[in-house]
Amino acid sequence: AYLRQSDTQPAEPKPSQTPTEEPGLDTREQPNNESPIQKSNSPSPEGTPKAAPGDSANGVPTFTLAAHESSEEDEEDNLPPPSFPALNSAQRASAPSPAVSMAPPPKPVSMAPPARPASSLMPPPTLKASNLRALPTPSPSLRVPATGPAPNRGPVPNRGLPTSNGGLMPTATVKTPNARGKVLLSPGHSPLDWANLQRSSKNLSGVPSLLRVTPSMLKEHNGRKGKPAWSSYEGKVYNITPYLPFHPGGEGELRRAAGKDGRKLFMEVHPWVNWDNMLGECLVGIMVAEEQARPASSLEDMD
Ligand code: HEM
Repeated sequence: AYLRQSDTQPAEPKPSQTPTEEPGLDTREQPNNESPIQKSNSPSPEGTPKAAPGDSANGVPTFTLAAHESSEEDEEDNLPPPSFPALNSAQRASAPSPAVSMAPPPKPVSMAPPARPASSLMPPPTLKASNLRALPTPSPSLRVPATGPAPNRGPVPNRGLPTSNGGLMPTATVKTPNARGKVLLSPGHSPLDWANLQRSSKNLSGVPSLLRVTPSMLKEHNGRKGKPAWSSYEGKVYNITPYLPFHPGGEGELRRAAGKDGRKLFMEVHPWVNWDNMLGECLVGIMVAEEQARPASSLEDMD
């Protein structure tokens, strides 16, 4: 067999994958036809047409690439034909033909597993018992005393005043409205309310027309002592006074930018917010140098 193997190797590589219709192959494969699965799983060594029909006993392994593959095939060839059901089973004995006998076997076999779940239900109770035993240990206060008077059902001494939820949850959560520092806006001051206000024709800028705003003017409008709060963002000056109660971060935070350039503070907190969209109707004017200050009318004349 090895001699022939070496002889046929050069001709093997790719042609061996396809020639299933070779006449020599069919005759040689007859012994294995009982199990098509085995055939498909084998490395298809039977590709070369050189095998002679008479070589069926030794011929199959001779066309494999390696010796270990041929030995595997030898094993497969030596295996008894797959018998399902078993050769001595009642199904095979009673079945008139192999085709019919193939169907019933799974059922008798599949009837066995249902018995297992019944027996496999036994372990869970033991697991449950262990779980139940473990629970009381982390919370000793829940343990019912084995002796002595009946336990008092009143408030637990170390928990302070009784709460509406029975003291099971901490009550300090009300301190922080949310994790990101947003505040609870008063009714009528939601983002949607602000959007509606911006769409209205109200003058939110507080000035009759756009201004040239000098740094000193900006500093003066800091929101204190009844003065409006202005803030500049990249050269544009907005009157943030009407937006103060609408600001999701709170009035106090927004006031930090009053009377100055608020861009840095703004970008530190929420760079994703478009301030021009939010405050477009609050536009007061543009920043100019001190010496460039002009009357309000002159700015509009330029446009
Ligand atoms: C005038 C310009 C500003 C506008 C239009 C504005 C607008 C907004 C908006 C729309 C939100 C909600 C953001 C969200 O839900 O994702 C917000 C949240 C917030 N803003 Fe402002 N804001 C301005 C200026 C500022 C300034 C100057 C500060 C701080 C100095 C500030 C601090 C905050 C904080 C702490 C929050 C809550 C936390 C957060 O949403 O990330 N905002 N602001």
